[in-house]
Amino acid sequence: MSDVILELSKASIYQRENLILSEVNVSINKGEFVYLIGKTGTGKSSFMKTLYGDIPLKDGVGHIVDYDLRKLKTKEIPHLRRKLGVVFQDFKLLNDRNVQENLKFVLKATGWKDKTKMEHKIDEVLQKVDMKTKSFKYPYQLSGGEQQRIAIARALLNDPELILADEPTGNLDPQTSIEVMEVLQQINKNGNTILMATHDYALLLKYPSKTLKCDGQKVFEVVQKNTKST
Ligand SMILES: Nc1ncnc2c1ncn2[C@@H]1O[C@H](COP(=O)(O)OP(=O)(O)OP(=O)(O)O)[C@@H](O)[C@H]1O
Repeated sequence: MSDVILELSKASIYQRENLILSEVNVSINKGEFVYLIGKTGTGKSSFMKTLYGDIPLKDGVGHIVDYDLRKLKTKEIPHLRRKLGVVFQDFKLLNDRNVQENLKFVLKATGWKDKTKMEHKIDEVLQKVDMKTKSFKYPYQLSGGEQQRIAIARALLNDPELILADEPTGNLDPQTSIEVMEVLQQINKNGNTILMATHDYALLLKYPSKTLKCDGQKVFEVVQKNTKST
């Protein structure tokens, strides 16, 4: 099989009956780190939602981690999401349980049963985001950056083939954004493929990578002119 993890061809993306993006041709290969940028309201979130099955793909061709988005059935969506790690701007951690229990909750919901294996996996993902010492903290006892690192750890639990991060630094201050970005960069270096929607241009300049832009109902690749300044 090829190394293509995501491929959209002549795809149209709608919010209900409203056309948001058309003639979308995008391809992402295993191991890439890809930004999705664009002004507010240009369709970044709609694009992401189409990829994780929240919005159906009605026009064009779309394949993501072995799933055909045109043929995706409602009952297949949880299976698709197990192959994707989704990270949101607002973390979406459960406040009534600690970090360990947040992660265990996801493992159990995705079919894990063996207690030792679950503990081992939780240790492994917390190690990856450098949060092993905080596993007994409740989300409200953590800073925004720490909560986002836990959300990234949660996204890694089922060894996703693609991580979709929708404005993961949107609620964070510039310094904390860089810390979270360092974690994402590290994960990418270790082999994870990442698509990250952002409008934080400072991050793009500091960590240049392939960049797709939503503008005028289209998605196109932009070439970054700036080189790394530090
Ligand atoms: N649930 C919805 N129903 C109908 N239209 C929607 C819905 N959600 C978003 N839209 C519209 O779709 C368009 C694209 O929105 P989207 O949230 O994808 O943009 P975005 O680039 O992610 O913006 P932001 O950076 O502000 O998150 C906007 O015009 C928005 O008003």
